[in-house]
Amino acid sequence: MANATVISATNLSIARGTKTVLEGLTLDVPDGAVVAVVGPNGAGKSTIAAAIAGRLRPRSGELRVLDCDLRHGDVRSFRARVGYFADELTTQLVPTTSARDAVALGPHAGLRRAWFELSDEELVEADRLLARVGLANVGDRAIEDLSAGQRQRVLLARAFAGRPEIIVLDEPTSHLDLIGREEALWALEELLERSPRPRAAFIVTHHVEELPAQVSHVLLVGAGITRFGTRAILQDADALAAVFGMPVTVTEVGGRLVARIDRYSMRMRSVR
Ligand SMILES: Nc1ncnc2c1ncn2[C@@H]1O[C@H](COP(=O)(O)OP(=O)(O)OP(=O)(O)O)[C@@H](O)[C@H]1O
Repeated sequence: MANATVISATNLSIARGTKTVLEGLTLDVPDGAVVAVVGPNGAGKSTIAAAIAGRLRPRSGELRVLDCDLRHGDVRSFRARVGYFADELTTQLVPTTSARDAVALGPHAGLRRAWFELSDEELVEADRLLARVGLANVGDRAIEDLSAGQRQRVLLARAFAGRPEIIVLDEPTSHLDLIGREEALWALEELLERSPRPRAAFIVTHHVEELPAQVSHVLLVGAGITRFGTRAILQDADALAAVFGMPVTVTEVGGRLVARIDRYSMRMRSVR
């Protein structure tokens, strides 16, 4: 259904241990949206991503994703409907897991091959996804034998295994060199177009340069503020300054976003 709400948060508060990381988050993400989560270090971007992926239960407020109540409901079956990428998966997966199995275990939210029956179709799809992220020949290799950049691409492929309805990627290109980042970004843009397309995607990043072309919406997080809007919010100088604590300019160059901070503003902040 066009413009149906896929992710809905109302006055959401999320804590890590005893610390409240986010308060008062309200947003409605429409069907088909690709949302970039942008903000400074420690703002709570990963915390929001984990909550939307059903990995972290909110403390108060409401969080509904698809037809699931993620605050009160049973999230185990929900997790199979979400493709999740977070760096911590590289250490949680058993190191001897093959790249192919790591991808195929994605829809099971699995970390250990021995605990799951994987079908031939799942393994074939895993190989196809690995090829899509430029890793056609690493299916048999243990993830402990891969470079950090290769592992990151394996996890990107894993997030799309099983054609999940929701995609949540927490800094999917942070370990990649310039060429690796472009390859991964290219693969990500193609994966987002696969049919059926995900109902919504959430992509956390430190760098707007690492965002795919499909980004339609932006969630700005920082300095205790959350602002959700269409991509045009990146042109809102006041909104960016409030979140980053200094003037940030975002421009588009050849369809790609580029962020810049005025050096003078940085210097003034450091002498205050
Ligand atoms: N497991 C945890 N236990 C306690 N506090 C945590 C935990 N994980 C994160 N935090 C704290 O929660 C806050 C938000 O962290 P989070 O990782 O969500 O921010 P972020 O915006 O993703 O940061 P970064 O850009 O540095 O990755 C930080 O102050 C962090 O120290």
